[in-house]
Amino acid sequence: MLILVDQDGVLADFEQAFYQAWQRSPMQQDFPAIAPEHRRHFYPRDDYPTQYAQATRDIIASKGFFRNLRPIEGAINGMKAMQEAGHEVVICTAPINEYQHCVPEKYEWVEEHLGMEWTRRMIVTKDKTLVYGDVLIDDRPEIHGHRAPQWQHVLFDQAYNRHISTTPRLTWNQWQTVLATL
Ligand SMILES: Cc1cn([C@H]2C[C@H](OP(=O)(O)O)[C@@H](CO)O2)c(=O)[nH]c1=O
Ligand SMILES: [Mg+2]
Repeated sequence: MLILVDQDGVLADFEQAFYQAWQRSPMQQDFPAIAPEHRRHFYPRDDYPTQYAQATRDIIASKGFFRNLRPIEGAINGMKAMQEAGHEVVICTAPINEYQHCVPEKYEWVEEHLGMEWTRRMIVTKDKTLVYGDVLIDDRPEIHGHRAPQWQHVLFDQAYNRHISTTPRLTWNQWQTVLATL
């Protein structure tokens, strides 16, 4: 299979980094950071009070945010294992609108954690529906774009998407079982 794998929320731990950045920020005094297991919406700005919408964007767009994300447990081994099992594995990731730090840092992250050869297997796009693949493993519950996608969406398990039951759900310790059911 040609497997597209999302970066943030699947390979890189966006949630933990956002939580820690908020705790270090002045906002923490007025509104304490929401622990990752208590998040309920994909975008933090939808879980935090509306007056903090810009503050959430500023954290995510800040220099070093994407560069310093920790790998999600099992992700690096999972990527290599999927490849060793004979699948074509491609990273398919969206940049934020404030792309200046995000885009190069996503490449640097992949180079550091997976190795330089994986940077040649990265597709950075705002529209994942235009990318060909059999499967897209992605933590975002709804993925829209200009076309009906070729791939089947497999939802990567996160606290904020746990109320969704319509798509197959994957964690890194049972990717083989999930892909075998497709
Ligand atoms: C703003 C925001 C972006 N992102 C990630 C998703 C996209 O990366 P990816 O496609 O690798 O999951 C990228 C642009 O939206 O930033 C979040 O995961 N949560 C957010 O709240
Ligand atoms: Mg994601």
